[in-house]
Amino acid sequence: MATAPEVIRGTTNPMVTPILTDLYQFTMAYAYWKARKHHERAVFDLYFRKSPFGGEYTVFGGLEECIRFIANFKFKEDDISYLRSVMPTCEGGFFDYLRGIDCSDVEIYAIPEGSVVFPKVPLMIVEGPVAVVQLLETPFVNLVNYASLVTTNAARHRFVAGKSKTLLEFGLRRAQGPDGGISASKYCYVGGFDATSNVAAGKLFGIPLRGTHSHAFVSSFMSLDEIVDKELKSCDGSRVCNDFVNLVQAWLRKLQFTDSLHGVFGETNQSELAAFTSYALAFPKEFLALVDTYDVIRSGIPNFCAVALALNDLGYKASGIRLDSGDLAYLSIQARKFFCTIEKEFIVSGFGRTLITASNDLNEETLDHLNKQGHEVDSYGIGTYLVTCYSQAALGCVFKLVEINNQPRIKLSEDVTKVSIPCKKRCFRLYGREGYPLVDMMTGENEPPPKVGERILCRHPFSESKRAYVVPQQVEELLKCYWPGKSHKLREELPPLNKIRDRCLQQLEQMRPDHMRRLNPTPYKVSVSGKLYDFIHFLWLNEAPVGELQ
Ligand SMILES: Nc1ncnc2c1ncn2[C@@H]1O[C@H](COP(=O)(O)OP(=O)(O)OP(=O)(O)O)[C@@H](O)[C@H]1O
Ligand SMILES: O=P(O)(O)OC[C@H]1O[C@H](OP(=O)(O)OP(=O)(O)O)[C@H](O)[C@@H]1O
Ligand SMILES: O=C(O)c1cccnc1
Ligand SMILES: [Mg+2]
Repeated sequence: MATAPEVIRGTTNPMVTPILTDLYQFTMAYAYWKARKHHERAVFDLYFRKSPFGGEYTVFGGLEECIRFIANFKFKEDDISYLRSVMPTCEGGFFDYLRGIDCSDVEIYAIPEGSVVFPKVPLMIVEGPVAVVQLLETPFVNLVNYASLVTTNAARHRFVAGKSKTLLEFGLRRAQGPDGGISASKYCYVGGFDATSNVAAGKLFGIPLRGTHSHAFVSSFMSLDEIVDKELKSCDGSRVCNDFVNLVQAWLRKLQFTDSLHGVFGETNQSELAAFTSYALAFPKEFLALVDTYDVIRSGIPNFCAVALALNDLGYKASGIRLDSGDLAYLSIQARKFFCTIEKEFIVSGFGRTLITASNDLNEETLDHLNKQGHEVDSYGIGTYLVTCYSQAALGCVFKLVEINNQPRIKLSEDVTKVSIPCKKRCFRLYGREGYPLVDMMTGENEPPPKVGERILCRHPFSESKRAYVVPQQVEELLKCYWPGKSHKLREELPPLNKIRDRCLQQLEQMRPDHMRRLNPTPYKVSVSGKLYDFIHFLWLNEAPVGELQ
């Protein structure tokens, strides 16, 4: 809990201002104002209806940005002038009202960022003057939608890759614009990636940076003669090798005449060798080579090994290779065999474990296929499919009015999944005997909360026959106060990004495995209390006109 009031910084993206919203929020705000309704106290739920990517879970992202947004919510004078120009029929008093608005009278309750969340359960409850909260709809939904979608995508990639693999996010060039790129790097880290290639995201969020080199670097070299400064000090600084190029060439010849490698390769590409040697001279402590520019088996790997063994003579340990095309399962296995042979032949301890990074249009499916085939990849670099959320473009979060002036409101629809759950609610996660979450349950605000060891009826919100008794072994209240407004509640602190990431990984770990599997996962149950069920259906009948048959 926060003890002293602290200054909350603005949003990461300075483009997120009170006018980053849809026009209709302003027209509605005006109509509320005209009707003298703008101060009425409204409660909105922000939730989604279906988990993405054919899965049964979602990871909540974007909360911190929402809080940073409202903490600094204030119209600028030129925004007011612009609004005046696009809403010429509106009375001047409305713009004076807008000028005075901030979010000091808004309250926000939310599930902690990085939590595993489920359809229909509010991720955020936003309460405040109806006109103000209405203006928040679009930016909030915008800030949560992609953040949660891409966090979930990253979590799914982590799930398939397995805990032991290193996951690198390489998506900046393919992301949907600069904001997409920055957000992707931030939230992929939360979802379980280890590092990003995005330097700005590294600086902004403290995410570890990682990278290799590109084909351009390899193909920019023509021959070893280009290397002028051939000197390299040993790792401990005790010796100097005057001609590192010569040492590399000597190792390549040795490899060529090694019986156990006979027939694997002959002459390698010398321009590639020049590129690798130059890279090693620049980064002897973290030499990594992209080995697929010419021919992985006949050139890239032997060239890499010659440079790595020359570095080894000087006490350096090469990092590894990157494969960016071809059959990644096969090539990684061949590379591993080559490394293991070298470890044995030349007694270089640990050489067999040289890291193999794979990239090239990877996604959940390819990772799954690689696992099924067997492979030797240690680390994946993933870009396009990850950051663009190629298999599902949007999460579909919504922001619905559930109460005004203490009066519950409902939104009806022919499609039952689109009927909103009325009332200001409390939400609980009930845990079973094995320690897994069993069900999320919503109750009315003033109902007694579920208690550990006490049997409680959980009902599907819309399907009469779906109900179950639960005796929870643990009860967790999901929504906490992140913005108390004028209430005297304590404000929950905004944790640093690595804590949000820890929460995400810990929560995913805690889920029952059948909810997490990729094929036909078991739906997680989301329910309401008996009392809330009855009230939803009472209100439904009350609001739905009775048809007349003729
Ligand atoms: N063993 C494998 N099993 C399944 N999919 C794989 C395997 N190895 C690679 N892939 C995937 O197959 C696709 C190969 O794509 P493509 O044929 O366009 O690339 P490439 O010809 O190998 O390389 P590039 O065209 O980039 O030089 C990539 O999406 C890659 O992730
Ligand atoms: O494949 P992704 O998952 O998007 O990962 C990032 C890709 O970006 C880089 O090359 P780029 O795609 O720019 O060129 P390439 O297609 O010729 O490899 C890198 O070599 C990867 O292939
Ligand atoms: O560092 C890399 O290897 C990298 C970075 C971005 C895109 N592709 C590869
Ligand atoms: Mg590519």
